[in-house]
Amino acid sequence: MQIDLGNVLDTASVHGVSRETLERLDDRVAAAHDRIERGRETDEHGYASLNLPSSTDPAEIREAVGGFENPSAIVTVGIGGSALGAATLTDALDSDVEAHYLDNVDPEAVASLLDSLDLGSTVVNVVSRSGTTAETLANFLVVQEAMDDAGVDWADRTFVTTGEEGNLRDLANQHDLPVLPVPDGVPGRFSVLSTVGLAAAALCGHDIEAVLEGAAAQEARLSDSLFDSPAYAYGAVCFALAERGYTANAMMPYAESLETFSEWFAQLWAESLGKDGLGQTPLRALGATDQHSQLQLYRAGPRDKLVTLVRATDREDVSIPETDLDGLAYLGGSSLGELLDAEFEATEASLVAAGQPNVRIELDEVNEYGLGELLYAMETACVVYGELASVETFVQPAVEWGKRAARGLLGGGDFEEADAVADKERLIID
Ligand SMILES: O=P(O)(O)OC[C@H]1O[C@](O)(CO)[C@@H](O)[C@@H]1O
Repeated sequence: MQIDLGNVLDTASVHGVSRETLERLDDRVAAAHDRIERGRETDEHGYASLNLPSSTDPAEIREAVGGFENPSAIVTVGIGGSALGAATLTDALDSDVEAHYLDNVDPEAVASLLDSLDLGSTVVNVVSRSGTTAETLANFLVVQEAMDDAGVDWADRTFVTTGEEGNLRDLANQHDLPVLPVPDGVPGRFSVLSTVGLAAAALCGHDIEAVLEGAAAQEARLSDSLFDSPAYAYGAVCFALAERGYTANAMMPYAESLETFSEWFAQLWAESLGKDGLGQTPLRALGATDQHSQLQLYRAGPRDKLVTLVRATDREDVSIPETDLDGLAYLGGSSLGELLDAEFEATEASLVAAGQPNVRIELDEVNEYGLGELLYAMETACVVYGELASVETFVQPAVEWGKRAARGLLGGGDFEEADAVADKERLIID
């Protein structure tokens, strides 16, 4: 995997993040690296996430899922970091096993999925670190009833991934369900390289050991200088740009297989860095498609965003047949991959020409190893950004108000937040 910052330096006259800026930041990165390494050694909350390439035991995961023979599908019931990491992997890789995610409580989507499945050959993985997340538990109860109605022994087809406490742990104990432990000190958005993110991939037959090897390769690049650590360099550039008003980061992979990765990145970046009035808003885009929808804004809109362009250099290709159609001769005989690469490079250049900073991240291939590299690098970039910004990277207190309000509105307790919602004046324009 490579991270190329050339297009940031080429536009430094506009935004001010030059090589000298990064050289001045490097001492702070060295201090951050020292804090990170000390936090990893003590398995301090959050920093332990960066130990997962060695602390995760693939054999434990394979043992937990090994009892489910020849599933047609796996349904992961979880939300946020309890679903997005696993989905990033299974959506990026081919498998004969369908991987589905119930990570929302949209009744039409849930009903449609359950109607489409052969529940007798489906495995269910209920994932929740806290074991108390309303959406996850509600969806589980719906899945459980659907299996009952289909005459399927739900307990025979379900395993649980959860912490030591909570409703889910109680359920697993009560019904003697296989349980995968969630690693201590690892927030959901940093848990893809653990039982949380790897179980579905293992059930789909993917090489989870290779995911961890790719992550370990990026772990080995961590050093006390951003000029030696691609992930630290990316995090430092994002931080320096955000300090200068570039408070958005458009994650734009030129690969459909990485579309879910952008969703995973959005939670990682938003929930880790959006604190104390600071942060950098993750935008999700897909190349080349969003050249025809968002690029106008990225190129000619406010000077407030970095565009992060990601591609794989090795991938399958599809040739474009020769044609005698007027004006299309330039396409005939080339390939979709060549066209995608041309679009990628043209987008980069068009952003530079407009003075808009962009970073190029290149994977060798979107496979298990490459995904491990990319995921670990982004996690590390996020951690170093949080250190430079002096925010509490590994907590997310701002999400609790809404949870209490929702629970109160459902009668789950007397919460003043629920009253605030009920008392809210509406302005309805009919
Ligand atoms: O794994 P849990 O405890 O169900 O939490 C799911 C998600 O909800 C959050 O706690 C935010 O509400 C995320 O940080 C987490 O990934």
